[in-house]
Amino acid sequence: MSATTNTSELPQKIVELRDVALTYDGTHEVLKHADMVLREGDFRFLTGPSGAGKTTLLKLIYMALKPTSGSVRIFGEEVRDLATDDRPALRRRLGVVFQENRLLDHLTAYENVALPMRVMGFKDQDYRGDVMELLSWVGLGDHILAKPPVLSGGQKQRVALARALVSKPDLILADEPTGNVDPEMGGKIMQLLLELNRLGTAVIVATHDFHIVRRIPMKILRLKEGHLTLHQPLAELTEQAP
Ligand SMILES: Nc1ncnc2c1ncn2[C@@H]1O[C@H](COP(=O)(O)OP(=O)(O)OP(=O)(O)O)[C@@H](O)[C@H]1O
Repeated sequence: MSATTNTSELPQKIVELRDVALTYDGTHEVLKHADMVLREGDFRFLTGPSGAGKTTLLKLIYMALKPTSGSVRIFGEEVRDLATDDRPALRRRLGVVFQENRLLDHLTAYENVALPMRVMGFKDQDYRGDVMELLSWVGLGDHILAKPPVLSGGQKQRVALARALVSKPDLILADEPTGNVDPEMGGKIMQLLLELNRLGTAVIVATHDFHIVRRIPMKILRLKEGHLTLHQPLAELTEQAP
């Protein structure tokens, strides 16, 4: 090993895609030659036209989909070489908010948010404060005992967001986290994600909401025609504009 190598000074790679292709049903090519690296502490917006493959990309990173070809490394592990039993441990380091938020209808909002902690073997007293704080942050402090069937779409989405954050994951994958909420709540959700990012969590936010992308100076991954490109923050560019 060379003594001059400086790779150890760079933050750890959390996600690395190399020449990734993903085709649905053998014909519908959604990703082609996609490359990206996400390191500890990075924050990226993921944008692109509807149907470009943003959700597909997030599901690939969550290991819910397999690439047709190419290399996907998560926390340094080549996903195709992992035994099925090894995936849950890696997934526990990921917090995900997908559009179809699978909350459990027979559990209260509190119990849904607490579930990942219970599954990991923690006791109520260990996580109670965090669950209450997150629910109140997302505006559901008065709904902790409500069950999903009586919550609106936006409220359910916020419960799902709180559930994704409660275990303090190393990487948050959020698919349109502000899609079903009013602008004020959307701003609060983004503040929460930025605060977690300041504390070291890497974040990818897929969004169509250009009000948010224009206001927050974070780099943008753009997905178009199967290719991923990295762009400078729109917020900074706007400030530099004459
Ligand atoms: N399970 C599936 N089987 C076959 N095709 C699929 C599947 N899931 C998604 N697709 C197709 O793949 C393409 C990419 O879908 P995806 O949901 O990833 O796009 P997106 O960029 O997230 O879209 P949007 O911005 O509208 O949410 C779309 O054409 C979609 O119809």
